[in-house]
Amino acid sequence: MNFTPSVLSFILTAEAEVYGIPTKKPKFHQQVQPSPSPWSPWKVSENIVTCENNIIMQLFNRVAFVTGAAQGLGKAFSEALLNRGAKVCFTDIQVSKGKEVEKTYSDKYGQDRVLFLHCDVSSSASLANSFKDAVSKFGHIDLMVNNAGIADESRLRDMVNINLIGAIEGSMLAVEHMRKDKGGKGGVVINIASTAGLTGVYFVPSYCASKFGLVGFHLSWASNPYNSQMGLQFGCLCPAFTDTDILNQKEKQMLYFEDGQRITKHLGINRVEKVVQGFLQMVESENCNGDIITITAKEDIQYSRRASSKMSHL
Ligand SMILES: NC(=O)C1=CN([C@@H]2O[C@H](COP(=O)(O)OP(=O)(O)OC[C@H]3O[C@@H](n4cnc5c(N)ncnc54)[C@H](O)[C@@H]3O)[C@@H](O)[C@H]2O)C=CC1
Ligand SMILES: CC/C=C\C[C@H](O)[C@H](O)/C=C/C=C/C=C\C=C\C(=O)C/C=C\CCC(=O)O
Repeated sequence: MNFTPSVLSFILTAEAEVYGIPTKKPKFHQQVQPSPSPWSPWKVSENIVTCENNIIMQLFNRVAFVTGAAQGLGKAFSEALLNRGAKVCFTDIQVSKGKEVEKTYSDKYGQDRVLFLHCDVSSSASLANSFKDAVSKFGHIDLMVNNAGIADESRLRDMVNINLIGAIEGSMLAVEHMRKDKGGKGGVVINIASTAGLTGVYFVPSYCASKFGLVGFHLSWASNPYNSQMGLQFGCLCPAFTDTDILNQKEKQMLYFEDGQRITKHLGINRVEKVVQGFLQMVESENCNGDIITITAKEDIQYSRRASSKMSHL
């Protein structure tokens, strides 16, 4: 099947509107003033306030837990956080790769700021143990990034387990740990979904299902009227095709392989740096609760939706 650019654009826009997702929203503006939320109280020691703006201050000494981060987007998110002074526990099933990255990041940012742990997000025990180990090293977690994911239509159960259940369980561990009404310090949960979680993609339907599920989970938590008293915020990042290993698809991993290749080429491929920029806008935003940020090669970084509860008045 061949879509012209304008037909494809029409389909995607029409679908987005059916789902109530605004398709034209203002682009982000870089935040310039420090805000007390979500990272208050400020704990910025004077000797580190040497940055040109508030960005480093906001993430300085915040502790992040990132899944699927031995390579690709997770590795890049981890480095961006370290670069802004955060402490990062990054995790993956690829242990030797993870250990190598840990060495590089420890040399660059300091051993006390970096930790790599084996974590298979498809195992509840593995997730819970690594989260516990990260808390043991750093004291607490402020930012949970559920990033681990696969795109393989020949591994349906694994895909749902990793992309959806792994992210849900990761979020719930973070919620229980962070919620202020249970003695936590509050925090932010970012789920890495995809534009394939907002629009149907016929050559990766089950991947789409896992990401639609994740967007639904995000929207549900984001609309929780008790979030502010729990000190919780939920953001969701939805990149389109991005230049990482996940795009090196084998024929059996995708339906309509040739269509998939052609459409991917037609829509264009994001640079990892662009997705990291969207990620940072989200985690450094004054309030990211309910935000969905899409990042596409042609339309750059955009807000897609801010969730609101349609039930809070009931
Ligand atoms: N690159 C892209 O085109 C896009 C990627 N995404 C999402 O971004 C996230 C990161 O993917 P990329 O960096 O692009 O791909 P990638 O394949 O480079 O990285 C995925 C990482 O997840 C890890 N992983 C796989 N199964 C795991 C498990 N059971 N437990 C823990 N870690 C596991 C892999 O070892 C790998 O390090 C995924 O959730 C993906 O669905 C979303 C939209 C576009
Ligand atoms: C090759 C598939 C393998 C992996 C899937 C990826 O990891 C990724 O998560 C999948 C993304 C799917 C994206 C689907 C649709 C993307 C839509 C857009 O990028 C819309 C942007 C512009 C359209 C405008 C135009 O056509 O001119």
